[in-house]
Amino acid sequence: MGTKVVINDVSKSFGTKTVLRNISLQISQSEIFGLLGPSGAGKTTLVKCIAGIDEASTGSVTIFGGKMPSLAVMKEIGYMTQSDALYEELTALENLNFFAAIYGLKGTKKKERITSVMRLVNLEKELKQKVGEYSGGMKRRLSLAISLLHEPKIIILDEPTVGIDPVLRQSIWMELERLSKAGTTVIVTTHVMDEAEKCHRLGMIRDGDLIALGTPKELKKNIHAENIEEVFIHYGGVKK
Ligand SMILES: Nc1ncnc2c1ncn2[C@@H]1O[C@H](COP(=O)(O)OP(=O)(O)OP(=O)(O)O)[C@@H](O)[C@H]1O
Repeated sequence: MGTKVVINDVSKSFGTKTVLRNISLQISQSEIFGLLGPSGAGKTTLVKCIAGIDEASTGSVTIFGGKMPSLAVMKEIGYMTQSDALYEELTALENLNFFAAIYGLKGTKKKERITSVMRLVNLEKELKQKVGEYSGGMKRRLSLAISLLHEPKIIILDEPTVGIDPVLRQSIWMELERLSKAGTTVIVTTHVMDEAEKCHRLGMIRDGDLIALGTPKELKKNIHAENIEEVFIHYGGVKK
């Protein structure tokens, strides 16, 4: 499979503070790639640079051969942020219609997609409810539905399952696996260890450095760990 996302020597600073340091990695088509690391490590900053929401200070992110940020490429990306970007005074359906219009979805196709993504996140019955009346978890689920609406080739999910119950979390992961098998690239940040285990490959980030990269199996083997939690603690807590 071809490489879709090429991150080449990316550094990012805010003023004098460097939050990403010389990150290089490539993510292939169909891969489920997980970014793992302690709070404040730089995961969100990196996914923002990949999604084209933010720009690297030095280095580059190239997707389908186009240097990010590129508007053409951004249409092929579904990005779910940590903080929900929803219109609270509108209903879920009105929110979905708004985003459908941005992506040029119309008519039957639009209806089908809305039904499909809302079924996935188990919100079909709450379609006409105002988002302001949704719970935190429901808003997360709606955000996820919106990020999948236009069947993007790359899905970037920043802690997608925070506040989502285990049953639904499992069905969301089954959907991510299905999408990956169908050719979609999935990039996900997570703090949840069983989710990390489900990723095909993981990048561990600490203090802005990419300190380990490999399959969950490889990472465990490298440090003779039984599980990913041990790997996380090893790389998250011990300065090399
Ligand atoms: N706009 C900004 N201006 C200044 N500093 C920022 C900005 N955005 C992020 N940072 C800093 O960059 C560092 C990395 O933040 P980031 O949100 O990428 O971490 P994270 O790994 O996603 O954390 P978490 O797991 O808590 O979401 C933090 O120290 C944060 O304070």
